[in-house]
Amino acid sequence: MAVRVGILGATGAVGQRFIQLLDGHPTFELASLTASEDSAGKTYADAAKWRVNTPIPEDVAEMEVDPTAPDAVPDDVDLLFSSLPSGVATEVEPEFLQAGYVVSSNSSNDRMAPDVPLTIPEVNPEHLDLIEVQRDERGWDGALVKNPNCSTITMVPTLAALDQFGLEEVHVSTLQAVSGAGYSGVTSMEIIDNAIPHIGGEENKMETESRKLLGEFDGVDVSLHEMDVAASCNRIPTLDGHLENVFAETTEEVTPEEAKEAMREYPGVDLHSAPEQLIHVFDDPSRPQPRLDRERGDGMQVSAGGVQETAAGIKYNCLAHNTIRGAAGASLLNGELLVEEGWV
Ligand SMILES: NC(=O)C1=CN([C@@H]2O[C@H](COP(=O)(O)OP(=O)(O)OC[C@H]3O[C@@H](n4cnc5c(N)ncnc54)[C@H](OP(=O)(O)O)[C@@H]3O)[C@@H](O)[C@H]2O)C=CC1
Ligand SMILES: N[C@@H](CC(=O)OP(=O)(O)O)C(=O)O
Repeated sequence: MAVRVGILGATGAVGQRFIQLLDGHPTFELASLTASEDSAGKTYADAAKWRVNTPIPEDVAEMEVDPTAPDAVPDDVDLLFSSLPSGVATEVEPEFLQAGYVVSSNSSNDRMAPDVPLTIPEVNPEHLDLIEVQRDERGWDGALVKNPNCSTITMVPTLAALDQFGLEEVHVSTLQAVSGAGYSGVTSMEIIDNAIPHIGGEENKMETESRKLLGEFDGVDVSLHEMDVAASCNRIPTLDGHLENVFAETTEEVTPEEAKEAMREYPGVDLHSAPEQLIHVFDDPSRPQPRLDRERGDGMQVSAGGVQETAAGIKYNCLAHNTIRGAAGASLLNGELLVEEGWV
């Protein structure tokens, strides 16, 4: 049976990816689009400055954009995807939850809240059961599930694969695409012929969200993973695809071959938007590269390469598409998991 879904913040960069990924989806039927008061009342085609590399689906182009408020969304919508600016999401997501909606959100507010599942279906699907705790504590019928920050979700699947060797300390340096900052985020004068060694708040997100994702859930609380994570985040002039250099110290000795095998064998999940193999590992030390590898697995696969031994563990590079696996695709996959596990 079709699940009727809506998108909060449907006209933005991530909202457009949601529309692209939902087109032809076997389970989800798009029933509601919301944005700011400036867009409300317009057709989607008039409201959105469409910049995704496939045309707006015809039926979506003619849909009317609603204001972002629970009474503007049809009651028979079962699941909402949220891609609102986090300041706006902080205000309005609780109103939707109070009204009984299940929200799979991409916005950064509440990711570290103790009663909010921060989930990657292949890594920590069991954390979804935090919804019970959330409902008890907040007294609402809805449910809020978050996907991680785009740089965090690029690195964490590889760390999940290496955790069997005892992760102690992780250092990561990122080379992040401009789409991560949104269409107007960095100007061409700032970024062409340049690299910017600061992305506000990003380092802290990588250092904390990764520990929650790999943390243990005992049915009530998630205890953060004990590893220390130090991140350095940089913006470079690529369009899409975050590339990261990871240095992982482990308690057990691990050879590059063992690390590659652990990543290659890391299990996927049987959900529509999930890639068959979660992590593709290159033997070629010059890969992964953003332009060549970001579309692997329809933008949902993580790539790794350059795996080498260090004095204390392993170093490697990893890459993922920041607006697909790192944003809309991640929320969509969480939505599929919510349906699969009976929360919707
Ligand atoms: N870009 C990326 O790679 C990633 C982004 N994210 C996160 O996803 C979220 C969305 O990002 P992005 O799509 O780039 O942002 P955009 O600025 O492109 O889009 C924001 C969306 O929110 C709507 N909106 C803005 N203000 C309001 C308001 N006051 N009330 C209701 N709706 C409002 C906009 O509507 P309107 O068009 O009418 O203004 C638009 O639909 C952010 O939280 C961001 O941090 C996460 C990971 C990656
Ligand atoms: N900060 C990320 C994108 C982003 O919006 O992240 P978050 O979902 O944590 O707000 C980037 O610049 O590439």
